[in-house]
Amino acid sequence: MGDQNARAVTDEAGGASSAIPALRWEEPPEGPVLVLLDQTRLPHEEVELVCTDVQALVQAIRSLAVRGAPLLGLAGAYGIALAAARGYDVNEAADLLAHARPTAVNLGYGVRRAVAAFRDAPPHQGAAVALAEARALHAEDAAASTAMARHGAQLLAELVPGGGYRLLTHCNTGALVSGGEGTALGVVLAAHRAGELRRLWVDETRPLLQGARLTAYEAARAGMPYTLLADNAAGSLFTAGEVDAVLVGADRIAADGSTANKVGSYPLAVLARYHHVPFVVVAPTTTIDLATPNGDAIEVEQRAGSEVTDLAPSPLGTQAYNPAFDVTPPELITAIITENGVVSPVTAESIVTVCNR
Ligand SMILES: CSC[C@H]1O[C@H](OP(=O)(O)O)[C@H](O)[C@@H]1O
Repeated sequence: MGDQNARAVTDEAGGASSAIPALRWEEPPEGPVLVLLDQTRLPHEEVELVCTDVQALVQAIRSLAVRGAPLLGLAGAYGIALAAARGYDVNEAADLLAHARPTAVNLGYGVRRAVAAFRDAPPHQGAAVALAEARALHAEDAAASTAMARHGAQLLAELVPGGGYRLLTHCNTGALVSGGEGTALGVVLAAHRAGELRRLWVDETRPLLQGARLTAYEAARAGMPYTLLADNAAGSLFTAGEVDAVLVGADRIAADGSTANKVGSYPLAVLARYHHVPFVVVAPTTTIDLATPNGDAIEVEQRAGSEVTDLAPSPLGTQAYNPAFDVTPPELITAIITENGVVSPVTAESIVTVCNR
């Protein structure tokens, strides 16, 4: 098993820290490490995992200690830098990392970016160049978050005239999934800062409860007016006219605009369409995969049934169906907000255009 050391996160005074990066590179005397905020321990424990090898990082990815498409891209790139710096086989590291989880295209993209940099580096500079590429991707993702928040502010003003937004979100798409302030939750945060967020409805997001644990954690820290709800309660909010727009993230956007996101996103898109509510995806272009033609071609991660059966006291031997994602067809998506601008309507042509801006 990989070498992971866990340590509590405290500031100098020993209190809970303020801004905690989801992932950071450190170079202690004993050698470089990748430090991850263990998202399986949030919200009640702020614990960091110190990864000294790729096996530890792969274990963290598979357990969702580190998660979320853009952040997985950063983890993949830094993982290659870690392998190179510690003298591990980079090709083996690339294979392990790229296959740690199948749906988020960003993971493989980050790995490939760092591997290409490593291979093209001058002799004996591969590790340094791979790290520089990981850091460049990190900065690009942070900039993308800022740009998506800006584009999102403009789109919300058009979609919900008069402000006072009541927004519903699913899973977790804030700073915990990003090199910056996130994707969909980054747009919500910008609305909150502008005094335009009347209510954030937070789907609990079973079975791993990314909404109840992580989005609530981020919303509380930001002082947002948020309310948690059981996933099954979303329909009654639409019926009551309490939702002005739905904002979600993405793990892979196919060439035709079909979007894989946390399971439960597709039913929200159907509800939104039925109730004439905008359904908006927020994702950097690193989540767009032009090599995947449509939603049927997206590999949806199937996770252990125990994540479902352990949640409720199911009878021993109960089998569970536990897809981590589902796919929303482009015709149910009002708009996709990227760092390059807003895609609407969502078509193969508009997808290519936004990638080439
Ligand atoms: C915008 S990335 C966040 C994205 O990733 C989540 O999946 P997971 O928690 O399994 O990594 C979910 O699909 C979010 O929308």
